[in-house]
Amino acid sequence: EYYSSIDKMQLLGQVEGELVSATDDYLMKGQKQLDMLRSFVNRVKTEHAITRLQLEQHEEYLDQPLQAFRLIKRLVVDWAEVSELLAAHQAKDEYRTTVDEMIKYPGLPNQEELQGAVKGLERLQHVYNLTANELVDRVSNSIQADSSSLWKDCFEIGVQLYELAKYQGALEWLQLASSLLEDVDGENARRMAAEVYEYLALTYIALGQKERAVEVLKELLSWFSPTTPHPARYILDSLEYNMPKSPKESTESALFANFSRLCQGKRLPEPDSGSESLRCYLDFDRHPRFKLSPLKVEQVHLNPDINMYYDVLNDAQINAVIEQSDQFDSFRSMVVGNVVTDTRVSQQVWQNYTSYIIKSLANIVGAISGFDMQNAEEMQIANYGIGGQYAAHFDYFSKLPDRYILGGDRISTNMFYLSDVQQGGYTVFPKLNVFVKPVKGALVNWFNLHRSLAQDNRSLHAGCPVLEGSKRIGNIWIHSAHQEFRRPCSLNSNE
Ligand SMILES: O=C(O)CCC(=O)C(=O)O
Ligand SMILES: [Fe+2]
Repeated sequence: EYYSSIDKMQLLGQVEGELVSATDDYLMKGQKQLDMLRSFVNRVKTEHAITRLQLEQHEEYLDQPLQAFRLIKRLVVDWAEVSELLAAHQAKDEYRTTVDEMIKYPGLPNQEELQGAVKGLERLQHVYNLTANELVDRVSNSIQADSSSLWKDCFEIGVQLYELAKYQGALEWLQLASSLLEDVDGENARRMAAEVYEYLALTYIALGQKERAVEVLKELLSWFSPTTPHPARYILDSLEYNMPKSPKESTESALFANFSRLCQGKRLPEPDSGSESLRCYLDFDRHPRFKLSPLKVEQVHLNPDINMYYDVLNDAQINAVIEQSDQFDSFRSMVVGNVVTDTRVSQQVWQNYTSYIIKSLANIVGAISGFDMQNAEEMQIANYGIGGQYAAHFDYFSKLPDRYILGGDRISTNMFYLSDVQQGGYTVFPKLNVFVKPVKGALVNWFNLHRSLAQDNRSLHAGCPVLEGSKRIGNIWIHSAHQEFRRPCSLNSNE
């Protein structure tokens, strides 16, 4: 699967590059073959014409031994060359092999992937409140997009959203496609506009807007002569009988509103302003390793504590982690009962502590968190793709798996940001009105459990969709067993 990870997308980029160069190569060889044929046939044509002319003028022409020879020679030698030329399908075979290989490994994306990518775009629009136009502007201003093909991409997105029954979104993209198409000339533009209009009409119908649908269909049909059979005519006729009812507007939860706002880096003002006492400070004393190079701490939230630590990893360490984890095949996140859902759109690998680099990261987490690392899970390294996200969730278990009966639940999450993210990709805590912007080399940590080890539902958090860039994180979850002296109970069971 490609779309859920930027790393996999790079592989796809290479595939496209190779297909392009194989096609170029094939075209060049093919062209050479055609050129040879062309010059051969031109030569034969002249000779043949001369022969015929001579024959008409004096029949004994072919009596001349040389002329007779030339005709025979052409038929024996030259035409044989042609048929040899045609038989030499070598270029074509090579081309076919290359294409076949590309299709077999790593494999081309399928319809499902296309839908996954489109859903990612839709998610971005939804969370960041972007119109189709704004998304195109924001994401493609760095790429010199060619408007003569941009309309087609917008159209394709509209069609996919229509197929996914996301009609409001489909409408926006189809309208954008149709307005972009106005700037395209050429004989095909009309035909293409008709396709866009047909989908536009179907979308209006699905949205229960009959008048608009009729308008669009009539406009479309006005481009053709009344006798031309066109599916639009059929749609128009059938509209009388089966106009679906307007779909119900879905109302969005307050939690989603919080999530979306925080993803955009906006906090609600806090009346009792607990955030005033938040500090940034240099910590020399937390662990001997910080004596000479203090830990840069930013308190993000107090009670429950969320802290961000900057410059914990340098680029060399991050590269080493990525190199180490690249040796393993990443896979799409399985969330609920091994079913792939849109809850988590990313790919990840697990890394144990046998390698030097991963072990040293665990040591850092131990030094910063003060927790015993015996019961830490292996490190999970994740990469998010187009619109990649992790919807709001808890890191603690709804039902503790048997393998953690002794180790306990996930008391603390320790997350390294292994990349910056150009736009989006914040980590947000909707119940605490908190957002954290990814900063390469930083570590953020928080508690998922109360001191009493009861699950703390204020720890609800999410990874916002990535708008631009590639987001990488590394997670180490620490479990609750043997931490009683490191984070003791208090007298208040809610603390
Ligand atoms: O990507 C993020 O910012 C959050 C990831 C997360 O919550 C997780 O992996 O459990
Ligand atoms: Fe999480």
